[in-house]
Amino acid sequence: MLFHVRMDVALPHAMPADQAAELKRVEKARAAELQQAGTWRHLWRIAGQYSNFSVFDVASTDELHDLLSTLPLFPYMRIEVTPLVRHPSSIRNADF
Ligand SMILES: O=C(O)CC1=CCC(=O)O1
Repeated sequence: MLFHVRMDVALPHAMPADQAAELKRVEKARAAELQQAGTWRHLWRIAGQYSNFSVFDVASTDELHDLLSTLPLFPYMRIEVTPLVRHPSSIRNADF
């Protein structure tokens, strides 16, 4: 199942810089793992915002929820999830 996910990150202004840097480091490492596994299919920065558009390929909404809610930055993100199905007019294969 494919899901479009928007993540808006808002770190507290009072968070010490070294704590923020460590959170971003572990988030990046987890994102790399999930991309290498093919689960996090797309990861795009939304221009001009501390936000991303992502596409996840998971077996269920429960799996997506578990994955998103264990991301290191989860406590500091607003997340919007949209389930996707193939468009009948799409000329791309499902691996795109
Ligand atoms: O920077 C973001 O948009 C949040 C994030 C997702 C994966 C990552 O490394 O950072």
